[in-house]
Amino acid sequence: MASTAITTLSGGLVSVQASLQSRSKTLGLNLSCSKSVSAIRGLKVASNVQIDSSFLGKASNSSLWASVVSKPEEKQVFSSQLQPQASFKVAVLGAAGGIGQPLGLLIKMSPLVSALHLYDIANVKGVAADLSHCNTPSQVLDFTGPSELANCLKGADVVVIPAGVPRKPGMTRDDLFNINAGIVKTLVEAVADNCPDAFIHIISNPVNSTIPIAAELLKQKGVYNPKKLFGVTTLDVVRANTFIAQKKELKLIDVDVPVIGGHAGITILPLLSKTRPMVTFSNEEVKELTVRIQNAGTEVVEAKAGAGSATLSMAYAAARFVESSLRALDGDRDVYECSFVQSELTELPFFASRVKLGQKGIEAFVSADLEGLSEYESKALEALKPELKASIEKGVAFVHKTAATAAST
Ligand SMILES: NC(=O)C1=CN([C@@H]2O[C@H](COP(=O)(O)OP(=O)(O)OC[C@H]3O[C@@H](n4cnc5c(N)ncnc54)[C@H](O)[C@@H]3O)[C@@H](O)[C@H]2O)C=CC1
Ligand SMILES: O=C([O-])CC(=O)C(=O)O
Repeated sequence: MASTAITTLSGGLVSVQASLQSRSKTLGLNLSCSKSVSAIRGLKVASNVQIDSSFLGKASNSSLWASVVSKPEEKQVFSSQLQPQASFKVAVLGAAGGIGQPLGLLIKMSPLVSALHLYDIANVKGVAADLSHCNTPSQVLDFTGPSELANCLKGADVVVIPAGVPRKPGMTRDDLFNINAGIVKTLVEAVADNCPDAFIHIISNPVNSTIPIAAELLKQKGVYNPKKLFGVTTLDVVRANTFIAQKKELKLIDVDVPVIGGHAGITILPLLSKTRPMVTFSNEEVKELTVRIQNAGTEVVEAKAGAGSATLSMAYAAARFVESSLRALDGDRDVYECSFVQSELTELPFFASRVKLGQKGIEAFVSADLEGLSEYESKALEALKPELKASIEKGVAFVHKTAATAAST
């Protein structure tokens, strides 16, 4: 199995963590609110033109700035000089949805993207027309309906899948299984047929089941590469970083908390004992913060009162994961993200942990995060396993049952 070739970073705990700390700039969001550049793990964005590299990119930044301050003839110079810093093709499936639209915008701002392909079963033409007017380097194309899906996917380096229905108040993520399993099946089969070598980022819930579904389907098609299939759990890390920084009055840009397990309720396990910078929590704080991070999705679902679930923060988190993947594909050797992936870190076949990304996908698992857990975390880890195992098995069973039904008809 390909995963056996993936290194596990445990013996090098000290060096790995030291490296994670010292490389926070390459890991993270460079957010420039004034004239200085500061690092936050995640996307790189900028609000002025003083920086040499940003999520917007130098060219994009300059062109945005130019459109405000320069003379018309200077604007043309900026436009004609717009070139992506790399030429990756990213496809978003479910691009007209609540997540898909802001995610498309954030990806359109990436200097690493030359082509942005937007696919949906409805309303994607207008989204693409709208986005295509942004004077950033990538070319935007729209694709609607099953007959255009193959062309959307051909040549894609990264495929992001936020297609599917979101929760309403009172629902669990697992309540979405019946609809979203079928949607993910159709889309992953098309990925297998048209761009089997792409990084696949699955956002559609329940992630704890949709990743095993995708893995089984890719196996059936003979193209499964466990190093390139990712359940997007970045939003859990984003939330953990935000809530902990607020609670402990830390500089947001410094905070990084690994979140392991899965992506639903108690399967979301933030490792507060591994918070960087080192910070101490009372038992009450650990419990309060852990429960808030685990229920953050529900917090948004209830606040939206029937109008859906997290979309903007999810788009932000997904764009961070896309940007990290593109940097890894582009040869950056210092890219670490948490993701729900095939794993041997525990007895479960899939597990979210921090992984090192490289040009061929997952290069290593940061197993050091699972060493020296607090008593609270160790108990929570054991407690989440039965639920996560059941969700994984449900996904696998769905694919086998569907295949058996197809074979008998
Ligand atoms: N992994 C995570 O952390 C998170 C996951 N989610 C999940 O993301 C999914 C999408 O959420 P939203 O964007 O808010 O939903 P939405 O309903 O606003 O958008 C979904 C989009 O998918 C499209 N779609 C449906 N079937 C399709 C198909 N077969 N092919 C292509 N497109 C299709 C719809 O037309 C729609 O535009 C949900 O399942 C939600 O639970 C949401 C937030 C966080
Ligand atoms: O809660 C939901 O249904 C959407 C989601 O996964 C999240 O916001 O973490």
